[in-house]
Amino acid sequence: MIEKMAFIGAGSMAESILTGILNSGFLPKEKIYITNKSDKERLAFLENAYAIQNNNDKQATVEGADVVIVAVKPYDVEAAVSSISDCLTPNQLLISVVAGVSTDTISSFIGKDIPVVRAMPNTSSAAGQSATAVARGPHANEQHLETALALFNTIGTATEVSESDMHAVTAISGSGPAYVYYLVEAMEKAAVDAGLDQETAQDLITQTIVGAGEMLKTSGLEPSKLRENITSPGGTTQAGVEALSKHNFQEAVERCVESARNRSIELGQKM
Ligand SMILES: NC(=O)C1=CN([C@@H]2O[C@H](COP(=O)(O)OP(=O)(O)OC[C@H]3O[C@@H](n4cnc5c(N)ncnc54)[C@H](OP(=O)(O)O)[C@@H]3O)[C@@H](O)[C@H]2O)C=CC1
Ligand SMILES: O=C(O)[C@@H]1CCC=N1
Repeated sequence: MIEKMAFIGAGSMAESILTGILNSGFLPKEKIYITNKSDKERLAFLENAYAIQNNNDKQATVEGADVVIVAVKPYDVEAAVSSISDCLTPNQLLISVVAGVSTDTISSFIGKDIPVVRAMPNTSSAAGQSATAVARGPHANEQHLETALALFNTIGTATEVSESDMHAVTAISGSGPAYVYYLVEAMEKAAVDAGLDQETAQDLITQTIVGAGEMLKTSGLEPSKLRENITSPGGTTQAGVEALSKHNFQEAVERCVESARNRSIELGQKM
């Protein structure tokens, strides 16, 4: 039972997670505390928008929290974790959503035996649709893992992975929504170039993505089969997919994931 949850970092990811948590009813607003480095306007905005508790004092934010979620950029994580380490106690669970940075590194910044779990959610948390991967780190037992899985399961799906897979996970599902949005931007531009008005294009494309996602989830069919079902020989889809193939679609996606994964590794090595 979580009586208090503290967020260290108040940016996009923290807001997405807390929105999902509040909407799901997993925790009420009175139990959620948040702080950041210096942006008081941002804290005031979050307090206004979600009626959660904000505090410029990081230690007060963390004290008594059952779960502390660290959601700062990789280059800020040492300073952020060091600034709260004094008041962390072994009955608290620290969950890091920081890209690239290992639980061993986080643990070394804490400097004492505090349970650490690493998670890689995505911003679809805000809509209760994150695909989150979770890995157990130092001093975290089965119960800590269960707590993290329960938390992220309320804002989407949550799956345990080995920590060595976290770079790949980050490249696929952490960054993944951005690739989809980039595809949508490209489709919107192509639709407008083809004569559709922006609003009609947006509506059609959004529902097309939602519908395809739903089919992937519920039809029990492989994506290749779902694609085949749309592709009439000599028809429009075949012409479109052949153009994608001619322009190295598969290679572009492979380079995309490889670059994101390599960047995750680099971020972790800069510590
Ligand atoms: N955005 C995403 O889609 C995802 C992000 N992540 C990971 O989540 C983390 C946060 O990303 P995101 O939310 O996008 O980043 P943002 O830049 O939006 O937010 C970062 C937050 O960290 C705060 N911060 C910086 N230094 C400290 C400190 N010393 N003490 C307390 N707070 C501090 C900032 O405060 P201030 O503004 O005052 O400087 C800010 O509120 C990153 O590590 C990222 O890899 C993981 C999955 C998906
Ligand atoms: O771009 C980033 O580094 C973070 C990690 C996953 C999504 N956003």
